[in-house]
Amino acid sequence: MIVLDGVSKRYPGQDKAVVSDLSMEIRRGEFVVLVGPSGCGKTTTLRMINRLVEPTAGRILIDGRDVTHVDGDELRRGIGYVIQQIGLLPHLTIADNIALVPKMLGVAKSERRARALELLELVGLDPALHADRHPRQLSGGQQQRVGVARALASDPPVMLMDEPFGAVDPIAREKLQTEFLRLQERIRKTIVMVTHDMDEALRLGDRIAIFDSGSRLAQFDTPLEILSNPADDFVRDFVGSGAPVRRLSLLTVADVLGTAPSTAAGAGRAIEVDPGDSVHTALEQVLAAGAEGIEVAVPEEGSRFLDLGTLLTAASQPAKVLT
Ligand SMILES: Nc1ncnc2c1ncn2[C@@H]1O[C@H](COP(=O)(O)OP(=O)(O)OP(=O)(O)O)[C@@H](O)[C@H]1O
Repeated sequence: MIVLDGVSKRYPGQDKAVVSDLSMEIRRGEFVVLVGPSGCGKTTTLRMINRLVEPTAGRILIDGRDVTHVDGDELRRGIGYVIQQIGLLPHLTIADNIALVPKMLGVAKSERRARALELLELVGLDPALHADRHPRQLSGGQQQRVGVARALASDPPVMLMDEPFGAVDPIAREKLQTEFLRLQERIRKTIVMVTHDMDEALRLGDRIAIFDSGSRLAQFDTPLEILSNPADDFVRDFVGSGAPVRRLSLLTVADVLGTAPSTAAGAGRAIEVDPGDSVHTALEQVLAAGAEGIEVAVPEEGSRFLDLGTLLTAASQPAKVLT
């Protein structure tokens, strides 16, 4: 859906390119997260996709169309863009803020209004309460949701997001992330997002692009693969400690069942879990109940029992991870 083909950016007056010969392909409906140390060129890369920053070399294709030299304003009307500072216009109502791009595109007033109300509903804000308020009357988290609604207003196939949840407190942030994941399940946009937060990247991304300085693409892979098989020492250091524990949230019980030998049920209690539950969730339940292990119903095989030790051993074997 999005192809960056040997893209570079050198800002005027700088002797080194900020982004240098970067190539990557992002599939339709995929949620890709860009992470990396400060100044490595994540935002520059994101902004080259909608040409808020003009590449100095290379090509960018969206849905097969070379957009490197098309009219930038027209291109941006077809790409949703969400930024940390939100940028809602203070003198417009929430509904009018959301309807800004449809208005530019010449959509009739009643239709714009209906679309704005529908989008408010979609991002979890009651239209009856919020449509006719002004931005200052909303909390930071609510404004962020309006930012997402506005980016969705013209139903663009591609959304670019730069630290979209960066300005809200950690609790509101987690809630927004969960809501956004649910929303993405329904709307299946192609999304590219920049974040500083590795946990956010692991939670949201179908794939994560880890940039080193100068936009060297150190690894571009699924969260599970990055945690299980980091490409080099830079990735290992960047992901930091805790990778084995973080993997437990990404591995499902079904993933480990294939490699774990069944153990005999002992005298202690087993907690029944679903094959689709994460290992983390399963462990939490076992520990909370002081149980001995898990019991999983496997179609055509009956029930399998894994004791705690077997479950942990199976979950810590990166080579055998099935994705
Ligand atoms: N308009 C500009 N003119 C000159 N240099 C710029 C401009 N915008 C960004 N840079 C420089 O390019 C480099 C990469 O910036 P960019 O914002 O893409 O990095 P980033 O990875 O998003 O960083 P951060 O995580 O700190 O936001 C930085 O050294 C920055 O100072």
